[in-house]
Amino acid sequence: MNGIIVEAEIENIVDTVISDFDGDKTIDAVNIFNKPDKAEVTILVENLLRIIYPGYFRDRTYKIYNPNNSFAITIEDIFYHLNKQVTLALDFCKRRGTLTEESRAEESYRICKEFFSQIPKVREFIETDVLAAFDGDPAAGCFEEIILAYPGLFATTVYRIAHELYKLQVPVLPRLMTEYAHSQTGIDIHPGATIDKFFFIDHGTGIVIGETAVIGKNVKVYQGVTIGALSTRGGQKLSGKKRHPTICDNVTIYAGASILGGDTVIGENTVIGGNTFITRSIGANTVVSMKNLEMEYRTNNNELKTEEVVQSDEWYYII
Ligand SMILES: CC(=O)OC[C@H](N)C(=O)O
Repeated sequence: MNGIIVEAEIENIVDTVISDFDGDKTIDAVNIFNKPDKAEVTILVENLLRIIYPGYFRDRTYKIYNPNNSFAITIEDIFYHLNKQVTLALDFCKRRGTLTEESRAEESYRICKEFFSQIPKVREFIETDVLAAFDGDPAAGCFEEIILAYPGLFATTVYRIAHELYKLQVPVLPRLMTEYAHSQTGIDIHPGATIDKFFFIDHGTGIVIGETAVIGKNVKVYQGVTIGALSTRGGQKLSGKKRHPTICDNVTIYAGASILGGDTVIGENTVIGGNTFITRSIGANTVVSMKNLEMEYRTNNNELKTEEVVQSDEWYYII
């Protein structure tokens, strides 16, 4: 044996693997061409960046003497591929059983036209996100640095694009988009979240913002923040219910804070300190830190206590 496959055995090996592809399992799809294509969606996102930030992300078709022609080519290309992917997504997703008599192709075309009509609004929001980053971060030397380099702005931009498709009830594609951004940045913003203008993520990494989160204007979030659900044991029964917090205008959330629960509201102008664990509403104009936050917790003797959280050698967890 020299490490090379024995010809006579390869047939058996292939048969063993392929005979298991019986189509009964959820993970068996076999036909690659009847569902959205993850790689195509990644290309779509990169091309969409070129029209969201014209002149910032060059592609091979861009010609400085005729930029409008370059943009026209890019837009047509995006429309063609988006239309294809939306059609596949409508066809494929079992949860969307409520299409009208309109064919899926017509529905997809309508969705794509509607999506493109929202691009100026998306750009209006993203313009405010860039300003918020510049105002919020003295380390930012110029707007160009933010647009080209900041992972928070990249993830927010992809979220804002995906959110439009989510609102148009396109299955799967919005998640493929935001999960592409997640894979690039470690920032996981669900396309269903509602985020108002002037949103800024500084030092973005390890951030989670859940599907039903609502975030007001001028909110600033640092690394490691979770705006999440309290309990997901209910699984699909909780689908469509508000599971994630509401963050009002002008809130700052420092590194490592976890804010959880669909009824949790953080009032306007409030500051949430680092490494806090918040499962109830906090009023407006409040500063919450590990020094002054009252929490319920169980000791390792299973005793329920409610007291200020201070540094302690005793381990605890919040119920
Ligand atoms: C962000 C978060 O806590 O998500 C938990 C779960 N994926 C849900 O959406 O409920």
